[in-house]
Amino acid sequence: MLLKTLREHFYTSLKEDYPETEIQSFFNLLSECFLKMKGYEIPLNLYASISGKKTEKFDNAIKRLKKQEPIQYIMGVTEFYGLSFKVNENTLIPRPETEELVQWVTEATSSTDTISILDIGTGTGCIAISLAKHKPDATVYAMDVSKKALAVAKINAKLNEVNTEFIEFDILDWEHNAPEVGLENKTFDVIVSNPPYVRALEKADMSANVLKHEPALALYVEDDDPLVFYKAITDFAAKNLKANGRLFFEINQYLGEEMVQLLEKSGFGAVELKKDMFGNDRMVSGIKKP
Ligand SMILES: C[S@@+](CC[C@H](N)C(=O)[O-])C[C@H]1O[C@@H](n2cnc3c(N)ncnc32)[C@H](O)[C@@H]1O
Repeated sequence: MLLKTLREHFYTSLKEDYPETEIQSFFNLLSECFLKMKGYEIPLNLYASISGKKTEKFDNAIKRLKKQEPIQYIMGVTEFYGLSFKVNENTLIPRPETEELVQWVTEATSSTDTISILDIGTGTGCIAISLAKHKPDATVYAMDVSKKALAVAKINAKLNEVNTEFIEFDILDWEHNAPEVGLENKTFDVIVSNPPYVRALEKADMSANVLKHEPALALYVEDDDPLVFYKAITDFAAKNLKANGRLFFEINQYLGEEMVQLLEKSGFGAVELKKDMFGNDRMVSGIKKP
């Protein structure tokens, strides 16, 4: 099939499901992924012949897009902080807001090179691996309760050529689990986390592709205890951060003030709340008082 015909078939098949600009963006991304052809090369190669195997890949993508599956899962990769990450249905797709969290940690720790960093709820490993890449002298640890997410994170560490130590761990039961994985007396200079924080009441604002396809384990908390992960991580950090060590969180935009109070009452000083590029309260940090 000619590329021109394939493109027409792709646009026609999805025109009831997505706006044209989005279909164009999907086609460009998939062409780069399946045909190794950049967006600007498509109009120059409209009469190129595309093999049956490759057109099948586009047909399969059309079927998945019709089910509102995120394009990142269909391609199996995404970009985060200038690096490439494998993603699948067991991992949250890394978000641009989280890149801002990584940027904050990177800037705030630039003077100390040989620090130890722990990322809690690592998913694809995007935070831990980006920090390891930009701080080659740091020792980076990453934990998650999900075996399947950790398997993806380990592949991503290899792909990005960093040494990160991965730990299977349930942070909600940290006091009980810490001795088993050697974390009872281990201390860190930095703890960073983007834990689950979406309340059921916020699901109405979310798009179908997130609701239907991204892992519930990575996203949701109960309406009546939305800070459950933040409380557990703050308690863990109060014990396992070094004196003057720093805790960084990505947060639910509606719970900024509650987060500041939580850190202040848990023995953290210099508490700072930061907005993301969209102007929403999105990150908080505090320093453990000596
Ligand atoms: C919001 S996602 C963040 C993933 C990744 N760090 C990112 O920023 O894209 C939260 C992660 O926490 C993990 N998680 C959920 N419950 C957990 C628990 N009890 N202990 C440790 N990790 C948990 C999920 O598997 C998921 O990978």
